[in-house]
Amino acid sequence: MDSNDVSADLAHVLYTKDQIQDKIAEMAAAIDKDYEGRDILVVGVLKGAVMVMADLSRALHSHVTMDWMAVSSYGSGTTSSGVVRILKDLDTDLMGKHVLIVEDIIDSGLTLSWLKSNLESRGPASVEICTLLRKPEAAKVEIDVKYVGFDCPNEFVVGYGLDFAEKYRNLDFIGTLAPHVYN
Ligand SMILES: O=P(O)(O)OC[C@H]1O[C@H](OP(=O)(O)OP(=O)(O)O)[C@H](O)[C@@H]1O
Ligand code: HPA
Repeated sequence: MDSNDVSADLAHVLYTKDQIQDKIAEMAAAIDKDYEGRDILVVGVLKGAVMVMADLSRALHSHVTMDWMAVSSYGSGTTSSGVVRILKDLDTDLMGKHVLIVEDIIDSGLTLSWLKSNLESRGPASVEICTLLRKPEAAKVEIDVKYVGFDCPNEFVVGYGLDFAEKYRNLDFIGTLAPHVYN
């Protein structure tokens, strides 16, 4: 490992590349079964959901269209501000569509709670949520989430789309950061 190797910044690996890929395949199979005969509009929430979107959408056999939203609820730190702003809206009219919101993580739940109501107000046939990670101990609001990959510990996690100060998104696994990175 060279001195610039990103893995030196990680304390623990929580989910390996293989565990993530197996879970994505499992979630895709459940989604295909539930949406049989219906087209799905998958909505990825930038930027964290890019990896999940790329892998999940390729694992689906259903007819899928894809769109993206960018919202912001975190400042530069590691706690949600609770104030959600739309940075990039959808290009798609949701009227009559089956919408599946795809996320990397539900932490406090504030972002998804706001986003789900926002999309529901646009006249879709249905809105469901698929998230790779959820932190049950961090929940500040209750949200109905149909597809959850892993319930994870209440620690700040990075990798597979998840960042700390925009870094670590490119890791193909998910882990926690070593203390020297914060200090
Ligand atoms: O449940 P919550 O506490 O609201 O946190 C979850 C949100 O935080 C992350 O996004 P972030 O705002 O960090 O932006 P990013 O996807 O660009 O990293 C994540 O992708 C969710 O959208
Ligand atoms: O644990 C986390 N890691 C990275 N981004 C996040 N956004 C909410 N929670 C997290």
